[in-house]
Amino acid sequence: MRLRFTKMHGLGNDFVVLDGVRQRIALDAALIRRLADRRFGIGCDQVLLVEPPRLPGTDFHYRIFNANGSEVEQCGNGARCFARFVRDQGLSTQDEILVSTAAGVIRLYLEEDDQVRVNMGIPTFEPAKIPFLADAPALTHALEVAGQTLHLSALSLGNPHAVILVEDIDTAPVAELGPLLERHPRFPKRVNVGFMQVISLDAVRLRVYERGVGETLACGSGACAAAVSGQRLGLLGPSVRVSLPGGDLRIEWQGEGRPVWMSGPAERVFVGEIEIAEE
Ligand SMILES: N[C@@H](CCC[C@H](N)C(=O)O)C(=O)O
Repeated sequence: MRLRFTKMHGLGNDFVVLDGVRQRIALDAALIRRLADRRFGIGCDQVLLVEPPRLPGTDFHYRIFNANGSEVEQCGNGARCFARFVRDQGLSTQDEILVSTAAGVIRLYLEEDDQVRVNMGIPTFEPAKIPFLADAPALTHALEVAGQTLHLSALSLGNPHAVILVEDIDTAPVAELGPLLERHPRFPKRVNVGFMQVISLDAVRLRVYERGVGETLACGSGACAAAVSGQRLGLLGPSVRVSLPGGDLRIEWQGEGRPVWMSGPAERVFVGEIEIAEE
């Protein structure tokens, strides 16, 4: 099978984007792992598949796969790359694109300054919807990990997130605690883990250990989760600059019951074609 692909990134969170509108693609977990492999494949954090619309009124359907082959509900940086991809490929001429995902319908806006603005939906702290094993929603939950008690916010942006406050993200134990929290039994579908350092009411620094990938240079839904949990803790205002290792995102949230907005860049790196050999 020959597959045309585009390599893209949002702040260094990188993607293999596949046009499933104009080519027939039979994706399975093993093929995704091969495409994502940085030595034996193309290399990426996530594979994004653009498909024809499934719901009336939407323009496309969008599927997201982590590098380990698992399909997931949401990807903020991927959503911005998706918008740029469908415009660059001539699949759409619109500035506003409505896309169905496994997490629901999201709205993407291509802005004049090359930024893409995404309505990321309404966040929830309801344990069953994350999913997170707890009796009731709470601002923070205590969790036993590696012999220590950690206090974290647990929430869903369509996908599950835990956010931990740290004094300095440069020395935060991302590599040690990230994998332990990702697979903690209280997160039955695993979790993305954000380590957030609050700088001021409108600025944070963030590193994210992503479910199914490991630490990435940026995580859009993780940036939304961090800004929302910081605001709920009374540490942040409604508009926050989230500085990730790969660059900055602007996250806006007007509070309970309102959607989160994310703005940031989306870049094309190269296009190519890969011949998939039988294994
Ligand atoms: N990089 C993404 C998130 C991708 C999915 C995540 N790893 C998960 O398993 O939920 C983003 O920019 O949001």
